[in-house]
Amino acid sequence: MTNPDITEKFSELKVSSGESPNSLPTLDLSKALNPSTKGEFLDELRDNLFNYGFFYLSNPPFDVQKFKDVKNESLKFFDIPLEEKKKVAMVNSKHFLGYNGLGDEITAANVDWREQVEFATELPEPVINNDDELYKNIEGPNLWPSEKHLPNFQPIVSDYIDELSQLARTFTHWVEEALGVEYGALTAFFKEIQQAKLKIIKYPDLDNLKDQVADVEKEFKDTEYKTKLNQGVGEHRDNDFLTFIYQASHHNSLQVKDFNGNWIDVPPKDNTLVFVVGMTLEFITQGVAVSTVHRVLTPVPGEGDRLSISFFQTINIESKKSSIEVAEKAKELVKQRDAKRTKNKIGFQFQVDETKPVGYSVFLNRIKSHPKVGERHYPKVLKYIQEEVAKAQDV
Ligand SMILES: O=C(O)CCC(=O)C(=O)O
Ligand SMILES: [Fe+2]
Repeated sequence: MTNPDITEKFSELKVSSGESPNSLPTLDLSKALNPSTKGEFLDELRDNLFNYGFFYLSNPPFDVQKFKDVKNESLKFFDIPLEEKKKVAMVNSKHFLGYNGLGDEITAANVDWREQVEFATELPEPVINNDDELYKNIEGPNLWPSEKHLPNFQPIVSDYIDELSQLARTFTHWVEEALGVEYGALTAFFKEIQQAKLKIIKYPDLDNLKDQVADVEKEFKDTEYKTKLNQGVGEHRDNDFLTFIYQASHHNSLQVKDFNGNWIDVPPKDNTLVFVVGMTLEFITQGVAVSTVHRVLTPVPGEGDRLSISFFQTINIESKKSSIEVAEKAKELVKQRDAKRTKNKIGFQFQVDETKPVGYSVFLNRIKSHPKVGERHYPKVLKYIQEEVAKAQDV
């Protein structure tokens, strides 16, 4: 059931002209916690979910010391000896968790020039009964770096994941209110303990990359993948439900594409998260919340390495593709908006298949991004993926 007043609210909403704003809007989360400003907050939220799907959130409802702590631990992680990082290498994890060095990840058929380590809500090893259930491996236990080198890392990173998971749930309720759907219509896609992932990413600047480029380029020389040095991460939409990016260094490297196909800079702001609508949220809301293409450029020489700490909220992987009921007026506006949008050609991504649990397409996309993990743990699935990607490139 949608709320009847919402038709009026959607009627007040302006469909963006598609022209790029000079900077992305900032929503002040403290306004959502104050009854006298909550209505205004919800109007801004509705507008920005619909017109951008990518904006800043200031004044998060937790101690901002948590940003400093997770940043310090992240910097320390990249400084531990390489052999320690290799002990938690993602190729050792069939759950796509752990460390990836330069050249281990591919986006839009190009190598991403970044180093990263991924953690998730701590979950037990899944029970897999047959090959159709292999996708359940996108959840599972973490590979933590040694306590000897990083005694505070696990508690601080786990605490940050918990804090942002709480924020994701609260924020999702605000999204429900902004769209005028029943309380719990969206959080119904979360399990009681719902997996979230944290990706700690270092983008070396072009100077620092120099010594490492030759080896990576050699590795990809005879493959279908390209190695453009300015690609920190190639253009993509986020697969999951929502993303909160904490840009933990001074670099102006993150960019988002507006509806006309122009890039808008998203420079870091202190104690402020960047919120991103994922493709899952876009699908569930029938396109009312829009998922937007973005990328990261390699920092220019002398700028130093960029640090980003990105939180991704996932949904129940066993649920089937389904969407919530939204106001008719909202659906009308989606059509108007999408007619104006430049169709973005980004690299092939697997879409949700109605006949399969939602985790299945996430699993395929994970292997596509991490072919080395695929080779080690899922060679048959990797072969299938490569055939599908080749077919998609032919059309
Ligand atoms: O590095 C960032 O700030 C964003 C990274 C990103 O878009 C992603 O990993 O999906
Ligand atoms: Fe992203």
